[in-house]
Amino acid sequence: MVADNAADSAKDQKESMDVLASTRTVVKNALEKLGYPDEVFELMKDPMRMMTVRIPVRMDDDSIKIFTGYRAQHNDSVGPTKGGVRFHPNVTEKEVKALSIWMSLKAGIVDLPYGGGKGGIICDPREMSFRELEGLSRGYVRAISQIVGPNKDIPAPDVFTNSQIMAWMMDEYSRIDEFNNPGFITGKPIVLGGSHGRESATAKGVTICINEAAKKKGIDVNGARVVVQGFGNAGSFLAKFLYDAGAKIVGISDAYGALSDPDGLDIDYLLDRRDSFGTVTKLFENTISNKELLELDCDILVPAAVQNQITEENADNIKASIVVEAANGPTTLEGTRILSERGILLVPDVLASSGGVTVSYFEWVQNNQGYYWTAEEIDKKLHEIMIKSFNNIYNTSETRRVDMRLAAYMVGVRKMAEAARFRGWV
Ligand SMILES: NC(=O)C1=CN([C@@H]2O[C@H](COP(=O)(O)OP(=O)(O)OC[C@H]3O[C@@H](n4cnc5c(N)ncnc54)[C@H](O)[C@@H]3O)[C@@H](O)[C@H]2O)C=CC1
Ligand SMILES: O=C(O)CCC(=O)C(=O)O
Repeated sequence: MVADNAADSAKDQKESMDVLASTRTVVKNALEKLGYPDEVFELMKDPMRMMTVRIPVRMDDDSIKIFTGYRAQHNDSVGPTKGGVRFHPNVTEKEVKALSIWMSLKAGIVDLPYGGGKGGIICDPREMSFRELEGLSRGYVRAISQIVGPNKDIPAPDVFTNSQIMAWMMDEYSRIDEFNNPGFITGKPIVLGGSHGRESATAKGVTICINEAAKKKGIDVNGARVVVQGFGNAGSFLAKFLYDAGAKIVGISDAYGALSDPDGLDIDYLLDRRDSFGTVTKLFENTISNKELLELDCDILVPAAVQNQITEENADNIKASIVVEAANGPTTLEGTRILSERGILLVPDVLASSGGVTVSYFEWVQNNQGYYWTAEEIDKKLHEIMIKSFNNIYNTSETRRVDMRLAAYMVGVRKMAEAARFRGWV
């Protein structure tokens, strides 16, 4: 079962698992490498704005339940802030802050005119009805409406949120604003101004990074053994793309356990059986744990679920020669160090998972211009951006002799730091 929020907070206290502290450490290192003074770090170590909201929702049994939500806006020196909203029982304030910093870095890496934002609500949508989820989504938008908007801060999907939730949120914002405002949020259904390719964009971006990383390591993706942790939006599309490319998916997982087969799993069958929260393992008896999954024999490992999965405790046991982070924050700093020392090519989250926000940007541009592109046009634009970004960071890592995570942070912070300087903030 998923740990409760108190247990997760206790885990967060442990220095190495504190995603905000470790993000700050790498941001500081990146700024120092680039020669920026301390005040730039002081500006970037926290979101410029953090809002905590209490959201009352009438539940199906007629009781009123009060939920806690957050919206963090890291830095708007480059443009409006942007990033997803997570519905999960383990959401914490620190996590949302770190996630907003990662969004700023992603925008810098793929060169979008945004800063980073992120939201979260402490709830378990798997235990809520459709109607309760609608009430929660609308209540959240009412609570944060003053600080968000198409030119201020633009939400999107993340863990356990989807296009239906984006549609309710867009509708609620449009009612408050008194006109139809599709550019308020991305990841919407196509009929409401969503973009072709957004649903699979994160996985598409990860796939492109895997192909590039595999070339560097001399691995052929066709026939490669791949393990994917998480079978939701990012993980399931990714497993399908790689399966169709001839890879052998030897392990997949969800929050309840993992499935493995050294001869390769039937991904089409599993996709057919998964539910809307990316749960599939409950249907099987011969499951293994997520911990065992990460240590399976494979060529490519893709954590595509939650943070703090590869740590000092298991990094030595990882068998893959390439680790590509589809999830946000799946590897701790100690885990990163151990993988790097072992010569494992680690493609960091802020690069690997940036395909999602890239196509969200395309969605926002299409909403703003009222003219829509084809799936082929979106795909081509995404490919160009991801390949250029991968090579930029790989080359930075080689020339500056730093690991891929530090290289990505160096590329990610630079534009934001320059914009803040020109504005006269630092
Ligand atoms: N959806 C998007 O566009 C983007 C998602 N990401 C990141 O990718 C990761 C996955 O997100 P989505 O696929 O969108 O979420 P999702 O809600 O569609 O799926 C989450 C998957 O992770 C599994 N999971 C949840 N808790 C787990 C745990 N403790 N251990 C193992 N598995 C667990 C769920 O069972 C499900 O299979 C997250 O870290 C998210 O922040 C990053 C960029 C964009
Ligand atoms: O699509 C977006 O705007 C944000 C996606 C996101 O939340 C992420 O990359 O972590």
